[in-house]
Amino acid sequence: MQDLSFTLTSIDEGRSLRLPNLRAIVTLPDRQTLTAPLGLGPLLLGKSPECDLVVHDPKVSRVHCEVRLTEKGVLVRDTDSRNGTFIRDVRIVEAFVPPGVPVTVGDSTLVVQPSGGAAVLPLSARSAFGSALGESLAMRALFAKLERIAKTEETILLLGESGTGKEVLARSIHQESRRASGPYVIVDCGAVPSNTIESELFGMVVGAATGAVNRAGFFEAAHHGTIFIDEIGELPLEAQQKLLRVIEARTVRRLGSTQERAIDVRIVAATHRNLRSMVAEGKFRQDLYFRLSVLELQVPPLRERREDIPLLVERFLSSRNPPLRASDLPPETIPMLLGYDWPGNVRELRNVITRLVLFPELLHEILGPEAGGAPAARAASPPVDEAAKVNPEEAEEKLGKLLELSLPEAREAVLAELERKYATAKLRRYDGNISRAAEAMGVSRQLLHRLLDRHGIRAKDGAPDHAASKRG
Ligand SMILES: Nc1ncnc2c1ncn2[C@@H]1O[C@H](COP(=O)(O)OP(=O)(O)OP(=O)(O)O)[C@@H](O)[C@H]1O
Repeated sequence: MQDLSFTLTSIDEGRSLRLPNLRAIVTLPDRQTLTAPLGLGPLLLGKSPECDLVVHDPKVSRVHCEVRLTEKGVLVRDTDSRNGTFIRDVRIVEAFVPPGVPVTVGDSTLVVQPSGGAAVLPLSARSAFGSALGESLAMRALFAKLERIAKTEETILLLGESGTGKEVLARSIHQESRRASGPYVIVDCGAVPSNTIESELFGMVVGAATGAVNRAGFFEAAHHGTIFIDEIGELPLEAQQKLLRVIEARTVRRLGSTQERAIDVRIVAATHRNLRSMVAEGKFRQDLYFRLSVLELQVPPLRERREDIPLLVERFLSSRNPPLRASDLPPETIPMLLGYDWPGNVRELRNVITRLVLFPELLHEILGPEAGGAPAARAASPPVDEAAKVNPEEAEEKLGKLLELSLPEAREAVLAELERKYATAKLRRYDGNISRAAEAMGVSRQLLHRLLDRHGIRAKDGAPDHAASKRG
């Protein structure tokens, strides 16, 4: 019999979710302790300020491990830490950890303890909210919240990794709201240059006397409807201040004008960034964050809700022309999709399905161990005989300067080089068009922009980036 105080359980004939009260407690080398509640989302432990448990221990990696409550118990997963995660001297990749059993990270110890009682959360009876699909407990808990708040006028903040479906959810919130027949306007702060974002959002008046330019911004365009502010973490500080004023006063003033115009707009914002740590670093205004985070919803990454994969695959296949079924793909497809880690989330899944429909023979190339995504495959080391076949001299020659680096440094250097070459080649293939290249890469435009910045790559001069902002 499973210990209910340590699992996520669906009760009430699937209409509710029982969430036990659990605390993750870390004891640092100097005996100080850190505590964080373990809820529906995972807790990250590491040295980085982005972690939920920020552990100042030199032997702990920036993001060392992840603790997550599942239907089977509390799962601790090492996130490729340098010094490993151990339970009783056994190094683990991931393990279900019973209550009170210590997990060693560096010179610190983590335990998860029940603190009595449980919360009961409603679960949606549906496996879709608008056009967003999901039948996992995590998504049905999210849908249940959205069903309640979509009809209100509240501002909503959607958090989650790139490709998890924040935009689909924002659009669905609009469709399920009383504003459905009004406009739905999308502003992508990551794609609009920072020097024009304010005039794009609030409008502008230049040469008011001659009436040379007098243009409404996205807020006015969304009057009686919904504005979706995507990648809000990219909004410059000054624009953040003006946005806060708009949210509170419900009026906008076009740049260069003194006239206040009343607006009736529902705001949904989203970001893949950790706004809390951006606030701590002074990169995001605390007052704006507090105003937005009243209804803060976390969209879980696909790897935490693999149960949704078959449903999503059926949706992507059935919307093709002609419609297809999962049975039209090689039989090992679904098991392989379930084993993959999905760093690009649902967007990557959709792109992989498109490629598999065209080239089913590439299944193993796309999702196999070389793809680096399947945890099961990654954990399995090559048979000793095979490893021994490598000619050591040849290997040394190929490695060259990399051999002078530590393994983590060498790994990072190789990956950076791969990223650079891959992004350059993809951009070339799509004539420098960021939107199309990002789509083909299975990443967002913003991610591709950041990648290009990081490697100092320039998209081909003159090639338009069509999707800087859009009105939908
Ligand atoms: N729950 C879902 N059901 C159906 N399709 C989904 C779902 N989630 C994501 N998708 C599909 O995956 C793709 C990426 O989703 P979306 O653009 O909403 O992600 P995002 O979180 O907004 O990404 P980014 O942060 O990069 O903007 C879209 O094609 C979308 O239709």
